[in-house]
Amino acid sequence: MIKVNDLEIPTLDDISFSGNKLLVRIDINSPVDPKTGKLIDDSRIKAYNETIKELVNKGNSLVLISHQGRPGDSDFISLEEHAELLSKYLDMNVEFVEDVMGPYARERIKNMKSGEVILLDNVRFVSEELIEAPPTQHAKSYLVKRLSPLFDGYVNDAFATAHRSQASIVGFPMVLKSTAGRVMEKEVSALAKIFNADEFPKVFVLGGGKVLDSIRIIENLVKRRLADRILTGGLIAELFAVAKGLDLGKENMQILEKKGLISLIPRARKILLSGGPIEIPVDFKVEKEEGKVAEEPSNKVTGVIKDIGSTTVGIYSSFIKDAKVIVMRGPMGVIEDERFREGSKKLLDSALESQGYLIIGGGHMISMLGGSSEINPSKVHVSTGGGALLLFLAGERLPALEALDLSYKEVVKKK
Ligand SMILES: Nc1ncnc2c1ncn2[C@@H]1O[C@H](COP(=O)(O)OP(=O)(O)OP(=O)(O)O)[C@@H](O)[C@H]1O
Ligand SMILES: O=C(O)[C@H](O)COP(=O)(O)O
Repeated sequence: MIKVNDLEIPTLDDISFSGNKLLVRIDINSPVDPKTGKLIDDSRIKAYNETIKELVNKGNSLVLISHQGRPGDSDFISLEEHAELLSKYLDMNVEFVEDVMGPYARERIKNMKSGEVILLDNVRFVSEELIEAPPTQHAKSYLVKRLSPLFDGYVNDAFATAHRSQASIVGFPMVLKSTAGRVMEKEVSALAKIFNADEFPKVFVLGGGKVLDSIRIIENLVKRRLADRILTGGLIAELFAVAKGLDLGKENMQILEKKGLISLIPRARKILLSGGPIEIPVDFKVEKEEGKVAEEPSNKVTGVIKDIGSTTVGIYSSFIKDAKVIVMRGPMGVIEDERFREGSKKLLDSALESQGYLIIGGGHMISMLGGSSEINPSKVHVSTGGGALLLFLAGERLPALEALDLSYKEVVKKK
């Protein structure tokens, strides 16, 4: 059993599935090249080998289910390429089923033979999946009602989606015998051990584009006084810069507005006023007319912000080098463009060189590790999680873990 605070979560050692048909929730949501629509990192796809092989070796047949991106975004794509990569890394056939809960998927699941593995299409193609609701409500969703009668059990290995109260995460545990998979088990146990409250300074390097999530994370970190410094990059840095009163120019303000981030300025301001240890870049790397790249001080920005500037890299690196624990999630800039990778790359190098323990998460930052074999596992934890990782470290209760705990009490023990 995994014990987190008052929760008790069964693992594959507590509920042994063999010869069963299982629904396995994984998170293979990966960064996508917006130009080609192809995946640019496969670390999350490789992560589930142990869980899948263990379950297949016990004669189970597996239906893998995952999301990819969010509707409206360029990474909201089908899982066909993911299935090819799963087949390659598992060295077994993972059949892609271009359906989630329709008659074709249900018929294929009914006819599965022992040891077979299939991957359903992007679960967020089903609109219900996008609703954040309690487990009891999701247990009544069409997704759960249509799929659950076809299975003997449910395994949740999607640590990276553990912070979402969505149907494929919290609905199935209410009606099926459920456990955590090996990835979930390892992440939760390792992180609970690594993140020692007595070790400081703790430096968080937070960038990327999921600003609403990051604000929530930062509020938690500040409230619980868990971070000695929070070094901001990406769109989060822009939001805090504006909240501090810096004029980032018309174009950057339009970008923030288009992304619906202006309404978050008061929350960012409140964090700053409450004494949150937020560091804001002193300079940015920007793109100007005709694709010209320049560095500009934060109080004199004229171009479109695409990365942190070199003075900021120097300052942030010195904080990182002195840290005992470094947590990194989300890139400092638009790393899909080679010209704007430098900020993230240099901070990552400083973290790897530092004496501190590095916890790194989020698809984009992990892709910067490039599958490096030189990573010392006693000094670095590469998490499959992004937002889930940060919220777990910030002490928030994760719906996926709560649902597995509840399932054990209500579905397993009462039977
Ligand atoms: N200044 C910026 N302006 C616009 N986009 C930015 C900027 N800086 C970073 N980004 C974008 O942020 C995206 C990555 O952010 P995201 O929050 O998804 O991080 P992540 O590490 O992939 O986390 P997760 O795996 O949890 O989704 C990249 O596509 C990158 O181009
Ligand atoms: O990348 C992540 O953080 C997870 O896959 C969850 O994705 P989401 O933020 O779109 O819910």
